[in-house]
Amino acid sequence: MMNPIYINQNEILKRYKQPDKFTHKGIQGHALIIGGSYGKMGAVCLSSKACLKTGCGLVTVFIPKCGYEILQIAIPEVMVVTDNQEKFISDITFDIKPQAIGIGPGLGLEIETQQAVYKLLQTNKIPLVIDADALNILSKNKEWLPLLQPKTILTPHPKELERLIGKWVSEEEKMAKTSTFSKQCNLIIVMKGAPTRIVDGETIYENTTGNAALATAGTGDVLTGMITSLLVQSYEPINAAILGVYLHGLTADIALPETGYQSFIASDVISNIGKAYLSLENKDYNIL
Ligand SMILES: NC(=O)C1=CN([C@@H]2O[C@H](COP(=O)(O)OP(=O)(O)OC[C@H]3O[C@@H](n4cnc5c(N)ncnc54)[C@H](O)[C@@H]3O)[C@@H](O)[C@H]2O)[C@@H](O)CC1
Ligand SMILES: Nc1ncnc2c1ncn2[C@@H]1O[C@H](COP(=O)(O)OP(=O)(O)O)[C@@H](O)[C@H]1O
Ligand SMILES: [Mg+2]
Repeated sequence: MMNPIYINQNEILKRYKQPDKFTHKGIQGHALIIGGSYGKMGAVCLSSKACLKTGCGLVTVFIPKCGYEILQIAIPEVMVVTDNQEKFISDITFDIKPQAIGIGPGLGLEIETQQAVYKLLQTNKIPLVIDADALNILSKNKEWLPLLQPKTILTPHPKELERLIGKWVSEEEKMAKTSTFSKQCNLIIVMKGAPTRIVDGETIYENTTGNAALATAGTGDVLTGMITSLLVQSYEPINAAILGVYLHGLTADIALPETGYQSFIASDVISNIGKAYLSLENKDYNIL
């Protein structure tokens, strides 16, 4: 394995951009989060809230009809567009102009949903984060991989990665296979785990924040929203992935003394994004 570049505060401060004093919600960007199915609307709630809390100006979600009231009540700041189907997504159409899309949390694997993803990939030209069931749909349809724009960000956990690239017998083989996959398809792979590694062809970045408190439902859905938010704020895909993963881990390091490992939940990631940002703004405020 090539020596990784460690993502620490130094590396982050090279990439982090403070918001302009005169910015407004139009400039901060508009994100679209696509996902949800009956019983998994929470994944979209978490992802879209995290997206807003990471600093973009506007967030719209595209969800099946059954999620309409859930989303509107859970997060009044988020706008909602619904599919024609009640329980799953069947046709992704919208008339907004987002600067980036995050797709997958809670999406499900219905055949009609798979076709809707195919149609989106055929036409989409804007930066994209692909997670969860959208990754699983790609794994079932690997011939669709060439449709992805260069530097599309994939955020698999180990099982999702295995579905995508096949099994490995060692850590070395896992890294080598992922690097080859990333290079061949020109994709950025966020290999979630402990630690999370980001693979961009032969370059490997290793995150230094985060802890086992993150081993709880929905923290990956939150990460998808955070990275999508950074993309709409004009970060290059690799920097959006790096900064997103770093801030995400930092929330758990900040919260740990109060929550302990066991009681930390995905919503705690969201409520600590502010403190994670503040630790970048003030170099003397060092929580670690
Ligand atoms: N509140 C909600 O609505 C939630 C919805 N979720 C959604 O549920 C759907 C299914 O996602 P899941 O990831 O649960 O299911 P998957 O079937 O994709 O993955 C679960 C499998 O992966 C393995 N795995 C996960 N992390 C691993 C690791 N670090 N090392 C080794 N093995 C690992 C597990 O042991 C399990 O076998 C997705 O659409 C997801 O977005 C989940 O994110 C949980 C919360
Ligand atoms: N032991 C751990 N140490 C550090 N980070 C972890 C640990 N376990 C899980 N995580 C992080 O939590 C997140 C889990 O994502 P994922 O498995 O997609 O969850 P979900 O699908 O429930 O949202 C990833 O960012 C992963 O890196
Ligand atoms: Mg996940």
